[in-house]
Amino acid sequence: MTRKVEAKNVSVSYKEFEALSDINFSLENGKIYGLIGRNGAGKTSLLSVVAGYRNVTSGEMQIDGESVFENEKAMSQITFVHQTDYKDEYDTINEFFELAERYRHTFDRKYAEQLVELFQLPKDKALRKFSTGMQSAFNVTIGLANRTPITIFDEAYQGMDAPTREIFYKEILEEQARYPRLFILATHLVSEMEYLFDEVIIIHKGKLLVQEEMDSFIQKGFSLTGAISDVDEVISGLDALAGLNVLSEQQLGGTKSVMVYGKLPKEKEDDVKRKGLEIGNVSLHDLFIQLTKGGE
Ligand SMILES: Nc1ncnc2c1ncn2[C@@H]1O[C@H](COP(=O)(O)OP(=O)(O)OP(=O)(O)O)[C@@H](O)[C@H]1O
Repeated sequence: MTRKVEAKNVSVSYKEFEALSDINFSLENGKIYGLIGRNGAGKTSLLSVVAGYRNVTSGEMQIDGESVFENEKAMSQITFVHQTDYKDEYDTINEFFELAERYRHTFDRKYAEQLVELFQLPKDKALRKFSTGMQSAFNVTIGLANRTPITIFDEAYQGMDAPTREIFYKEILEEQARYPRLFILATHLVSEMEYLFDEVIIIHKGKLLVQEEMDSFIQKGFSLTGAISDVDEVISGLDALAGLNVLSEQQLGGTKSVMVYGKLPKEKEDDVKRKGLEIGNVSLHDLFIQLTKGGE
């Protein structure tokens, strides 16, 4: 199943306020995309447009070349899992599954029942009586068992405890192996979920900051640790070299550690070795924090 989600100069405004500004990306089937951004960055606005829940203010959001909004065919390809208010929901899981079977031809009831067992959800309780974590596990169950070609989880882990989140993550990976599709996972649990991502998308203040393969993105940064004067000597002038950017500095006693965005230039490698400085990796979590600190 080939599916392509394309954003072409997408902007979204709420009255005067521009929540998304000129977003462009292309997402492919068979990949898991991690969507990260600070509070209010525009993640939910973006996902609502991808899922056809909301129209763009300008630009185009397309699935396989067709506009998504008010397009039944395109929307039938998508499951958008987000926090749901079940406070007036008297139906039980089984009643919900019957509806899902009727309206989603891809819904796999057998798999849904397996997930109910894995998440240890009660089958005979009305959904309004579920705890927050149980409601999230139920949403995830529907999201996974719908098996639509495009599956979006917008902070779907709300209230889930750590073992339940582990089951959720494991199932995403297993489903991707069994029925490859396009997953988008919006999350604030960056460290916990980064191993799931094939590509990372970072939005900041309504703008697309990064869309890149996880592996290459992580290699975009490095850390240097050693004696203060040695580290200072190496990093002096780094800014001027190939656009390298020192993201953060930490000092403890006589030791200094810096996090740098960019690749260490060849001409500095010998210097680093000679001084015995330690070169380390930076995590997505670190890069995300540093790249979205304040400013533009
Ligand atoms: N219905 C709305 N009316 C007005 N402004 C809105 C509306 N929905 C969202 N916004 C604004 O748009 C911006 C982006 O919100 P959005 O919910 O997309 O961010 P988010 O990245 O999902 O945030 P969070 O991580 O906190 O959930 C915010 O400034 C928010 O206040």
